[in-house]
Amino acid sequence: MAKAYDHLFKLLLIGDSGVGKTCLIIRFAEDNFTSTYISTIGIDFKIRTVDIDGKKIKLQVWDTAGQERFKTITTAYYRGAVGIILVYDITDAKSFENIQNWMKSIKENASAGVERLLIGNKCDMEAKRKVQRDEAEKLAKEHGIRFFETSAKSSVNVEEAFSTLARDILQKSSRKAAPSSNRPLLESSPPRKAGGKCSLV
Ligand SMILES: Nc1nc2c(ncn2[C@@H]2O[C@H](COP(=O)(O)OP(=O)(O)OP(=O)(O)O)[C@@H](O)[C@H]2O)c(=O)[nH]1
Repeated sequence: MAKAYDHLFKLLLIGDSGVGKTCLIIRFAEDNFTSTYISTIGIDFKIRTVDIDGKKIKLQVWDTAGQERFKTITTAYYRGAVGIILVYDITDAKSFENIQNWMKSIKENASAGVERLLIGNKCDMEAKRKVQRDEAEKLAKEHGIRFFETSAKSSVNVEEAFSTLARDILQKSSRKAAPSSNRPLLESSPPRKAGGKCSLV
């Protein structure tokens, strides 16, 4: 029987409580949104298979609880992840400041060479914006990672963010599989600019 997918990638979303990690995953996996806030307890995951460059990629997307009290449980899940999405809320400056701590947490707990991506969520709330786009672009550049502003609510850039991460992981793994290529195996992503603009509701 033909395999239902070519690759299985385990992805993880991390970031402060309430930034919209669960909503981003629900938007990506089920194309749905709810404004009712139910804080994640511990950890959960959803699956979606996407087609990237002719390959079927099964994405197992793990949703971690942002609350400090679940930290011991959630950091245990970092290791097997090939991609980690760091999420802040553009209307919450503290959640952006904390990205530095989440970066540190990746360094301490994740596998070396894990692909990272930064998301500024809730970009539908422009009137309440506290984090400027260029600040976040600068941070992403410093870390050599991609950056997207998204809205799980209005479905802006969610698909793009997940598929870009999956594509980067796929390209990295095919470079690994073909060591004869001139590229280094574990090169970190060069600083890159974000995808499309966040539109307003
Ligand atoms: N306006 C707007 N609200 C959003 C968006 N994404 C999430 N929310 C709201 O923000 C609140 C928190 O969303 P969650 O997805 O539960 O946040 P979380 O990061 O998973 O939180 P924890 O599970 O506690 O870590 C909910 O009330 C959502 O409806 C968005 O893109 N725009």
